Amino acid sequence: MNLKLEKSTLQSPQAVIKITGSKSESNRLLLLQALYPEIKINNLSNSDDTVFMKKALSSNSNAIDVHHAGTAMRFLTAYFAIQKNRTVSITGSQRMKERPIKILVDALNQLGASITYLENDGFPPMQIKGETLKCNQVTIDAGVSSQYISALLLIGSKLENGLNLTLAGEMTSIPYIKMTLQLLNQIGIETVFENNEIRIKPLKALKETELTVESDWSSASYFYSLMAMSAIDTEVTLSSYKSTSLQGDSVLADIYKQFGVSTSFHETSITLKKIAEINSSTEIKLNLVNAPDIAQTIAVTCFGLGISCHLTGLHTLKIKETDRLVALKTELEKLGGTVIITEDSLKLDVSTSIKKDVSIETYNDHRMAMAFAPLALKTDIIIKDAEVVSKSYPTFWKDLKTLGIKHFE
Ligand SMILES: O=C(O)C1=C[C@@H](OP(=O)(O)O)[C@@H](O)[C@H](O)C1
Ligand SMILES: C=C(OP(=O)(O)O)C(=O)O
Repeated sequence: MNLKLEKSTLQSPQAVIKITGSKSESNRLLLLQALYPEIKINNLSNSDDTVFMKKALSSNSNAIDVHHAGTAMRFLTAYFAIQKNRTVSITGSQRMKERPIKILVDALNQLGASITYLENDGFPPMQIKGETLKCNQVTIDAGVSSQYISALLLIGSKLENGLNLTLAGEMTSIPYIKMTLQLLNQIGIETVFENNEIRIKPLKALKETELTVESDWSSASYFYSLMAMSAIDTEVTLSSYKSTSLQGDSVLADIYKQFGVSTSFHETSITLKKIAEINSSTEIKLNLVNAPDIAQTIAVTCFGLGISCHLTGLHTLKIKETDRLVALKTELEKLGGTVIITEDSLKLDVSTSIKKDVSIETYNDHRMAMAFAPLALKTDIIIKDAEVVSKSYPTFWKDLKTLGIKHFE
């Protein structure tokens, strides 16, 4: 489905936009719930990634398919590694078969797991024969994806002697590791994170525990972008959010101050409001090593506002749903932007106009579709394969309509 978005002006809606639960928190809690059935979860994400995670955990099949869901692939690899008396094969979409997993598989096998590759070494699909992991100490490269580390941490308390993890090299996406540790703590698992060492204490069972997933901050980023490109006093309220988030992408509230967008925190919601115009000579400089998922949003916001930006810390973007650096450069340049990318950075020049009626390719990447959508405040634009948004935010297009963005197929 290709969607044509008509140049629109945002209306400040009376209704609160309710955004689905964080897919990162949801997929961690689902895995923990499979290990500790005493856990009850509220406000679970309705994203495809969470649906596939849930389906995989409740299935008795020996063939698991997680489609595009990176967290599901990584977390389930660790989960099935400790399911004794069960052997499964795990696969995903064509792109998932290109997303590396060797660092995690090596670490698990060193702990005593039995995981082999079914096609290409270092990549899904794999066959996983469940084992009792006898070792409890392993060193892992922390610079490629924090999901490998979270996967190990999530099963750590179920190993006989817990888990001692040494993180080697420069760490990436640290807030996601901290999110995992905080969720473990919330259900009563003891953890220590000191320098580059993480220790997880073993725990057999828990007391009944109920947890509520906060709504997804990465999804909120598209509303920040919309506000940044709107007239002064435009506002929108999103729920359910809190000021003390486990999600690193809540840094949006700080980052978007530079774009003249304020955030007020209420009991369970946030109001974003455009309060100041941005100076056209501003250059936005950000290192996003701790918040890679909002890089596309920020690059497109800058393009829409006609300001330059230099975003660094982006090396993980190349192994996500698509090579996001190449995708951003290609699509922004179709619209008239000038972009230079390296292996880990993106530089956007000031641009004075935006081309009309350009078709944006989304490359099976939900964030390409959602990041470019706010440009409908500036011009008519077509988003190809717009249904990709369901990976993290199935009601995205409906919610945009509520704000007055007109679109049709
Ligand atoms: O643990 C998580 O929930 C995630 C970690 C990040 O991945 P990397 O650690 O691979 O950067 C992020 O990009 C992804 O969307 C979700
Ligand atoms: C990178 C992402 O997801 P994953 O790695 O879990 O597929 C994302 O949602 O932006």
